[in-house]
Amino acid sequence: MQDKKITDLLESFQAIGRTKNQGYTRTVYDQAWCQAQKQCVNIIKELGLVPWVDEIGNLYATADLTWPKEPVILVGSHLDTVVDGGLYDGLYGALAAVLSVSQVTKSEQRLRQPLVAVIFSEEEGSRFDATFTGSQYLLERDLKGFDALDDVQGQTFGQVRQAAVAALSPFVQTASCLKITQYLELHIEQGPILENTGINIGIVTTIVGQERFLIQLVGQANHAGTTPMDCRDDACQQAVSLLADLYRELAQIPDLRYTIGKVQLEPNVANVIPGLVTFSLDLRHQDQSVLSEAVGVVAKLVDQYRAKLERTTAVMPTQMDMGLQGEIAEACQSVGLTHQFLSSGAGHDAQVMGEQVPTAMIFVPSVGGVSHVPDEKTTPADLENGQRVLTAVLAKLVG
Ligand SMILES: NC(=O)N[C@H](N)C(=O)O
Ligand SMILES: [Zn+2]
Ligand SMILES: [Zn+2]
Repeated sequence: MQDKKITDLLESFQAIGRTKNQGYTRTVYDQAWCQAQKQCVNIIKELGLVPWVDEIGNLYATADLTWPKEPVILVGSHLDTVVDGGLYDGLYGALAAVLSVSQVTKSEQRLRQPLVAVIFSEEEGSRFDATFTGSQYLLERDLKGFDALDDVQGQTFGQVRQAAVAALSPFVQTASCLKITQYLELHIEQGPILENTGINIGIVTTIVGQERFLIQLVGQANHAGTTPMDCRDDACQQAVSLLADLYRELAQIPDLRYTIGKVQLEPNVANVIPGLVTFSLDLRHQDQSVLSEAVGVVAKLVDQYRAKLERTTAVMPTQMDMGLQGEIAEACQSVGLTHQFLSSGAGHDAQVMGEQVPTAMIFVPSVGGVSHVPDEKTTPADLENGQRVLTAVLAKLVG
């Protein structure tokens, strides 16, 4: 399998977690996720590397049978998807990491330090209301209360996590702590910049800060036909008014990205007045002070409506390492590709890692600038370009 290409590796996932809309749903620890993880184990072994797993289900690939004790360079991305997402978000960078580690470790070159590829268990927050759980766990070795979280079916993170990791453990070894000197992540851009400029490779300078909330409004469930209109406490009606206020007020903050992507009514039945509405709010900005200002606006409005506000994600805007950005620029030149510097409006494990270790990201163009939808696409040439650059950077760093 030495001459396998990144496109071949991605192709082997085309039937896993496929949806009726021709997208992919692989939320953490679900059936498709477990199947995809086993396929990753097969690929790791076929490429001559050794697979390892940790307690949260992060999968690692190294060259040796012994787990590295000395400091390593880590490279990877995530395995999970949003609901009805595309083939490339996360999986591309994860598989490219394994392929590049195998190529560099199999080369004639004597490595100055070990390379480890990581396939993070979860990044998107699409099943449980927690994001970046894989990378947070790697850095802190702490499940931080994740195990108590429920999904919509009432299954807990802890139950499904333990089952998923147990299912994998006959095939892999158990990973313990790593000392990491640098982290690299290759990812599709998920936006239109590279396609519009016609540049091959993006080098990320900063990643936006991101805060996610759940907002809950409580009313009184009652009969849709017998309850007079002036005697109702309709949680949906309150929510509509709060949502309109949020959209209006948040629009006043320049360059803020705000998204209400999930709304749940209870009991969600046509002839019952909703007694409870819960919706998500995702806020992003490059500048932490502006993000904090937006959070202040939200908190004030939520208070006016006597709604409940729960923060589920908070990551600061993160600067990528300047030295590693330079290494990527040099690697692009060495393989004859053009590059440009750009910031990321999407969140990444790289921003969790970047808080503790020098970190950098490489982007490849997204066709039409679309992502988190079944139509997500990157051309085979661009997929291979990104992986070549990743291999070149790793070879230089360990050479
Ligand atoms: N790259 C991504 O799509 N990551 C995140 N989960 C996000 O930006 O929402
Ligand atoms: Zn994503
Ligand atoms: Zn991603």
